[in-house]
Amino acid sequence: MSAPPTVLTVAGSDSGGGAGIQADLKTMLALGVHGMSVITAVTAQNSLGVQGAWELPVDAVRAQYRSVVDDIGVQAVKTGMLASAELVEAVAELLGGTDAPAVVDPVGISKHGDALLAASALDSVRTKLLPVATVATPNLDEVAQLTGVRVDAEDDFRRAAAAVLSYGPKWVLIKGGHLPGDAGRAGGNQAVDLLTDGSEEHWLRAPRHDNRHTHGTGCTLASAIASGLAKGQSVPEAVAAAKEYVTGAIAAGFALGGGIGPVDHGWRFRAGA
Ligand SMILES: Nc1ncnc2c1ncn2[C@@H]1O[C@H](COP(=O)(O)OP(=O)(O)OP(=O)(O)O)[C@@H](O)[C@H]1O
Ligand SMILES: Cc1ncc(CO)c(N)n1
Repeated sequence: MSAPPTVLTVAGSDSGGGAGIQADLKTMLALGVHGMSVITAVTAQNSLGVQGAWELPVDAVRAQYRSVVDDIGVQAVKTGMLASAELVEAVAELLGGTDAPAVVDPVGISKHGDALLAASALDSVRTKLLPVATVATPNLDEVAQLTGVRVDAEDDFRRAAAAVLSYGPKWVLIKGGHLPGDAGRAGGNQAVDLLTDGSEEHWLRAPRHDNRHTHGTGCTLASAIASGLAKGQSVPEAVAAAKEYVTGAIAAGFALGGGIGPVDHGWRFRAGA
């Protein structure tokens, strides 16, 4: 049997299993690729928030990366929580030396408002990490943190995209999940994202699901994009397929714990069962 495409996530662990490394590996399994991980930080986290976070030493991150890339090889890489300026810079350097597309999710804060990246690391994200990204996938809070552009409505998406692209990623996907449901154009209650490389523009629209169990949406989307790229899809194809997958996972999100439950990474298995 031939091996499936390989995808590497460089991200933090979420003990609750809804976001971070755990969301990434579940997404990769669901999308038919072989998932591998470089753990950057360990969080004590559940449906209520982040109770603690511990970064790994930069040498431990470099060693995991080398172990995977030098022997097994990667067809795509995805980055998530990188915690500190030191880790951001080390990972950017590793990505720069790897011949595979990189999906950079510039994780700043969790859904509950807990910081997953030191404020002192923002400049390294702008000047070191974004320039080596094939696709950067900021949410609206991350756009504001990184560029100062505030997005209140769909009309602001183009300006936000141009500001992120000025740091050098080939493509940017502006995620509108945090936009209030009625702030979009005519067309009703949609979850709208904009993918652009500065010349092509793709608007992605899906029904907005009135489900509070959305822990892990961003990690899931970025990992799904990396999985598509590893399978040889173009960036617009991978993003369209990833949007479809995350929309189904959000629709099927379920309650666990006393707060925000996870999206359902296995929704397609259950739908087919
Ligand atoms: N309620 C919803 N219904 C449908 N789609 C949604 C909903 N909320 C977010 N999305 C979509 O999910 C994807 C992830 O976007 P979002 O803005 O939630 O990411 P994020 O904030 O980075 O996630 P996280 O909180 O995991 O970091 C986007 O495609 C967005 O449009
Ligand atoms: C470890 C981790 N990475 C990313 C997110 C995204 O919000 C999270 N909540 N936890």
